[in-house]
Amino acid sequence: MPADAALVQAKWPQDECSLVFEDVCVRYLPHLPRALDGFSVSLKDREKDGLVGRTGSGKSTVMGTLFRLMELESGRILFGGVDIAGVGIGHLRRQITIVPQDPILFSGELRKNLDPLGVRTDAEVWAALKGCSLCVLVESLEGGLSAKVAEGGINFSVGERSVLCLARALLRESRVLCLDEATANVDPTNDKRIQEVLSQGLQDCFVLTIAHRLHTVLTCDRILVLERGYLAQSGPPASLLAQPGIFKELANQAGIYNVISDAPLPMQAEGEEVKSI
Ligand SMILES: Nc1ncnc2c1ncn2[C@@H]1O[C@H](COP(=O)(O)OP(=O)(O)OP(=O)(O)O)[C@@H](O)[C@H]1O
Repeated sequence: MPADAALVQAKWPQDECSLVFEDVCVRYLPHLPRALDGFSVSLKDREKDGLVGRTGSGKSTVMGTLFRLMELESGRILFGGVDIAGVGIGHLRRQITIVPQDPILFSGELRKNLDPLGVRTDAEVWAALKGCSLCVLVESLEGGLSAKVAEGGINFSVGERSVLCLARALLRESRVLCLDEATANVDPTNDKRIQEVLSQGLQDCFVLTIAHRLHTVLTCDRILVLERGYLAQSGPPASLLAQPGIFKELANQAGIYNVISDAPLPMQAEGEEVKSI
């Protein structure tokens, strides 16, 4: 088992690294069927992937295993060549940021939410906010960066909380960002901010997006389609759309028939109902 000190010394994870799920099996309780059943995939450095699949197919469990929220029944996850089962939880989680569907901010100052360890300069914090198109919002708050965040962050909308968590990810320089896309309540302005950060602001990390609306992952490098806990399909969005399979079915249900790379992505318009998959 690698000692964390040795990993720090080896500068794990290195600049160029891969993320490999090797035949991962997970069972929440002994009498339940496996939530992941031989899930295998190898991601290249900084790959941006969309995780799609029907409800219960195992998408959230994949993210949970990466964060070591549950034990594997069998299999391995190798990050930068190291089995994450042997990495200290704190050390591992410093490399990974998860933005859940309903992200929570903690009460206190906004700045502390963005930079909990207080290791960044104000200029760096503002740069991250700029990267997320949040400067105007934060400037408009009483106290600016020192603005008060209420318990759970309820004085910010779900969309604003998601984008603030993305700004936190930029400041942490996480190597892996897992985003569980909110299915509802994200207004068009914040939806656009999220899509812009995902496509432009996170060049240096792996991004795994659980997509509940397919249009948000049409620009990903690769789509990973889960079915009953295993990888049923994987490939660039356009090629998956061009072949029969689960992704094409889900896309057609969502009214998507092809990927036109030079056309703007269909964004959610004010008041428009979003087709969820
Ligand atoms: N805490 C839990 N205890 C028991 N079973 C669970 C638990 N969480 C998930 N499961 C089961 O594991 C399987 C995979 O669930 P998971 O939440 O990973 O799927 P998902 O693709 O993320 O679904 P959704 O799109 O509905 O969020 C499902 O059969 C689900 O019922």
